Amino acid sequence: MDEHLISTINKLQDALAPLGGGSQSPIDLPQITVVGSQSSGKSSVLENIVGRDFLPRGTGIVTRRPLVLQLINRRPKKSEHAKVNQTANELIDLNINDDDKKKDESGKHQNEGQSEDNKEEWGEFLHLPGKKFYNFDEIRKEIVKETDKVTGANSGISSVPINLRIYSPHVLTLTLVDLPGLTKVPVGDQPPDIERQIKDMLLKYISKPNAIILSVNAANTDLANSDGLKLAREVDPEGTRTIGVLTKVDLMDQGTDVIDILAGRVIPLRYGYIPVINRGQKDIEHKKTIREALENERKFFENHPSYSSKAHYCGTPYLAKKLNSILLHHIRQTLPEIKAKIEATLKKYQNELINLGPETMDSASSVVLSMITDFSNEYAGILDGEAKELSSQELSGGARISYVFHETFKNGVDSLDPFDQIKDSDIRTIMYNSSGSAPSLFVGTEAFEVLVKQQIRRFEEPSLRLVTLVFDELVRMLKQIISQPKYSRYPALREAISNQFIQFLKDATIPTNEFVVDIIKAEQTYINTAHPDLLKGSQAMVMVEEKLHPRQVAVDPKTGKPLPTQPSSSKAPVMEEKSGFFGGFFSTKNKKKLAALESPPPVLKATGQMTERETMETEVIKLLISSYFSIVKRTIADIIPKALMLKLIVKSKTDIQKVLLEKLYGKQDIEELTKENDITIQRRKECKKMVEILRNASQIVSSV
Ligand SMILES: Nc1nc2c(ncn2[C@@H]2O[C@H](COP(=O)(O)OP(=O)(O)OP(=O)(O)O)[C@@H](O)[C@H]2O)c(=O)[nH]1
Repeated sequence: MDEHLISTINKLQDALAPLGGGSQSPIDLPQITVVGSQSSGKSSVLENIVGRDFLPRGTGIVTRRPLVLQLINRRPKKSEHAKVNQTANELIDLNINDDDKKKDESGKHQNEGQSEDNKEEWGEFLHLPGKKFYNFDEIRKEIVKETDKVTGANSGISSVPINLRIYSPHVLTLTLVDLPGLTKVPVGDQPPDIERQIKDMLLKYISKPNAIILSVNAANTDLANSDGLKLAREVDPEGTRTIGVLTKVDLMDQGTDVIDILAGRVIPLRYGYIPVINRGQKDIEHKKTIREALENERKFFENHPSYSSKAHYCGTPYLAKKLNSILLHHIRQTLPEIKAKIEATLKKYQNELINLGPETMDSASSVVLSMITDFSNEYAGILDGEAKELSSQELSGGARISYVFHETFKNGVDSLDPFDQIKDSDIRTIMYNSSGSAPSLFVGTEAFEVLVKQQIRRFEEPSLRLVTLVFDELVRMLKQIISQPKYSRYPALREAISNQFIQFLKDATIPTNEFVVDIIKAEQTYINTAHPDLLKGSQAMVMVEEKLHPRQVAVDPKTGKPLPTQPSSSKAPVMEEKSGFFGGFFSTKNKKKLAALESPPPVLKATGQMTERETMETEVIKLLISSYFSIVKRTIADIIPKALMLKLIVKSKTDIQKVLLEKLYGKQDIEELTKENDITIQRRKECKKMVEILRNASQIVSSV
């Protein structure tokens, strides 16, 4: 059962390996990651655990890609040689039962230099499926080759792992990830930021909550300065998933030991520390076998005064056993979570796949038809305020247009003030001018009309601007619609719809503008002085009179009562002369007597101090202009949006589908239009792969 758990994780590891290893994989599998400074003895520890020499050795950074090392305990079949059988079981015993490890093993184990005949252990690389490596030197060469393949031979590093599986009766089923050693100084043509690069890679692996950190530290250096431990504490400050290994205990100064560290008095870790002894440089040069080394290690701890009492908590076999049990425990704890994660991730990719649409494409014309139909419906929906994803954050579609009409445009129209252009002197000039050569009794009316017409023209600018604003809003809706992922599947078609839509709007804008201009022209052409809301001339005059000569309430000195008001003297002639609406204010207009007939100056203006009558006339005209102007404002604010609805908005809503079909459906280039987006094709491939991998993973975990 236990072995089965680890093998499940191993299978998952392989199944998920195409996802690019530890860091990118969406599923965080429990694994033991090995960190430590350069030359702290990581490779030695791993080789001792495996019981074989198979890791590249050399100077500088040897481990330059993560090595996912899956150790699989494989009991030899009964048919295999009896002697092999015996040896195999012995080493397992050595690993599993500390008590039995003192058995005499001399001459029985012949791992090193093993010939191809001895088929009880072999390695397999995930990148070379089916190929069994019986010769461990070949494994080493393959690791070097595969490392160089990805990183180049120039000592660069890469976080893409190499997956190696070792089947052996001499190992406990266990998965370890060997990571590059922490280094300080770049050598050779290593990038100058190699320290940071390595650190980043290690962090990617060890920061995952399911990573168990195997922190390798040389016992003959100060633990407090251990880079590996420092890094581990960055991601696991409580030390709950870090296990310490102390190497080179044999190299410690006479009289010193690691007892304080083991007792948790230096830097405590929940899983504690395990001291080990690997082969030194000399041992390797003298081709000391691992077997011999393990034997030496055992003897060292058993005979050392500091360790003899706890010798069975020391050394490589104990380390392997402990790692095995930590891993098992961890897997048992995390498996339900992993299962859930796999299912959730699988679902996510399955959904994305559905959204990308099926691979087998419908006929080109049905793709075009359905996209045009969708587009037209969505466009109408947005205009009508039925957009599915109604946002509470901002106005959209029809609501925005409504805002442009009733806020932007209305305010623009309201802000027009005729009197920022009309000066009193201009009114007077126009009054003179509009009387023409023959002074008229009714000049007032004409001056009013001339001025109002001039001012009405000013509505053209904001009205045409409104057309542009609405055009922009409609284009904005277009963008909103076609930015949905489903439109990106056929980029050419999307582009064509977008272009045709914009062209359609541009075409529609021309008659819209004409219509708008005509409306303003109509306003200009006929000034409706009979408009019921327009101030009456008489009312205007009374108001002006009031303004110019506020009534004074006279008091009878005898009675103390207010006297009946008398019409002021200046008002009299106006009232008298007034007959019609504007009744001849100008009948007594001052005419300059020109004694000598000089040519008039090129520019003639009505000059001089205005007479009281002129002032009054000017004020009356201003009042009337103001009154009429506000009528026009109301009309324009009301009618121009209606014109736009008719000519542009509703028209686009009703016509767009027909136009798009005419332009795009059943044309020769329809095949071109419905070419699928490369990104969609690519993404679909990725999603399919993910779904396949995760389905596989899901099947693997479902058996547990
Ligand atoms: N005496 C002694 N030497 C050791 C021990 N562990 C490792 N060494 C030696 O220390 C050196 C470095 O050991 P490695 O196992 O290569 O260290 P590493 O951490 O894998 O090194 P890099 O992969 O380069 O980071 C080698 O020469 C080993 O022989 C030990 O416990 N005792």
